[in-house]
Amino acid sequence: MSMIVFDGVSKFHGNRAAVEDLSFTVPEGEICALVGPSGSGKSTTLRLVNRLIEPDSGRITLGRTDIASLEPVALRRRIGYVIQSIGLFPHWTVARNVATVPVLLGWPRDRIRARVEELLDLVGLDPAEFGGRHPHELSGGQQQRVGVARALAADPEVLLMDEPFGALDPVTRDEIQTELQRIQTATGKTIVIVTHDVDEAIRLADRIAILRDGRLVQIDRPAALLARPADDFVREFVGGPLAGLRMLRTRTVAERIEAGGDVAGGPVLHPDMPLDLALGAMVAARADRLAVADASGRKLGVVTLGGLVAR
Ligand SMILES: Nc1ncnc2c1ncn2[C@@H]1O[C@H](COP(=O)(O)OP(=O)(O)OP(=O)(O)O)[C@@H](O)[C@H]1O
Repeated sequence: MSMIVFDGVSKFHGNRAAVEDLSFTVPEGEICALVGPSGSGKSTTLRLVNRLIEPDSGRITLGRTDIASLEPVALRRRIGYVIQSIGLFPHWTVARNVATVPVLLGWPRDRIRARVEELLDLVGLDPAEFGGRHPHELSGGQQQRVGVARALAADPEVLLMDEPFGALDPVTRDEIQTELQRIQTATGKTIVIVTHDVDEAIRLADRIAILRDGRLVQIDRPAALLARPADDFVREFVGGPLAGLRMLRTRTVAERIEAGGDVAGGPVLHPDMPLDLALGAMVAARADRLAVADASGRKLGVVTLGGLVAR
């Protein structure tokens, strides 16, 4: 059981609240994104979960256990933590870095070796090629992948990620987001991720929590947040002029397929494609409809410009 529940949690610095009266739930196996302006309390919220910060009031439970009743070290063994600055040990190989926690836990060598290979594969790095390198022999994106592999090494129930992809270029960021989605599908971890990037939150999260001045303003599924923002702040923050495109991002081509005949030219869309990309493809092809086919090339129908705005 790895559901996380915040119940009336506050943390003060002097008489200023870093977070105040936070109550929300991250269901087991879901990704929750914490977003909000700088200083709104996102990192504090995350670090309360692994007790790098202790609350002044309120309670956080993991599964059914009040985390205040656990030894911090025992708690952190159940939680992987990934931060932007990565924090790989520079003099250790990639394999040794990934093995950090299993070594601390005294796993047998064979089990550690097998686990390191499995994890490097999982994050898309060939163990034979990368296992023996040192961190400075990797690109930023590769280092970030090693950071994720290390956090997952002892199979923690929960993964906490603080701006993990903030320093990456858009292409690498896109790749590693795809990788994280794959890992989440494969492992079913409960993940809390802090991000400045609303598009990243919409792409990755089952639920987005919007923080402002240490308070939770709204928590909801991305599509619901865009369609029914609680107030003008949320409306501006998650959508603004991009709300329409971001709504399309939360839906896929599969949801808008219509029966249709032959389409002259243009790319063929895949049913898993987000609708904002489908719209982009239509604009680029100067077409008001494009064909949809599955991976084996079987025609499924069409998506039309009118169909995108219909519902
Ligand atoms: N050790 C500290 N002493 C005093 N104030 C602090 C301390 N740590 C955090 N704060 C304050 O608490 C508030 C929340 O900080 P936090 O780091 O959680 O925000 P954040 O949303 O993660 O910000 P950013 O996006 O800029 O990283 C801020 O106003 C910050 O200045």
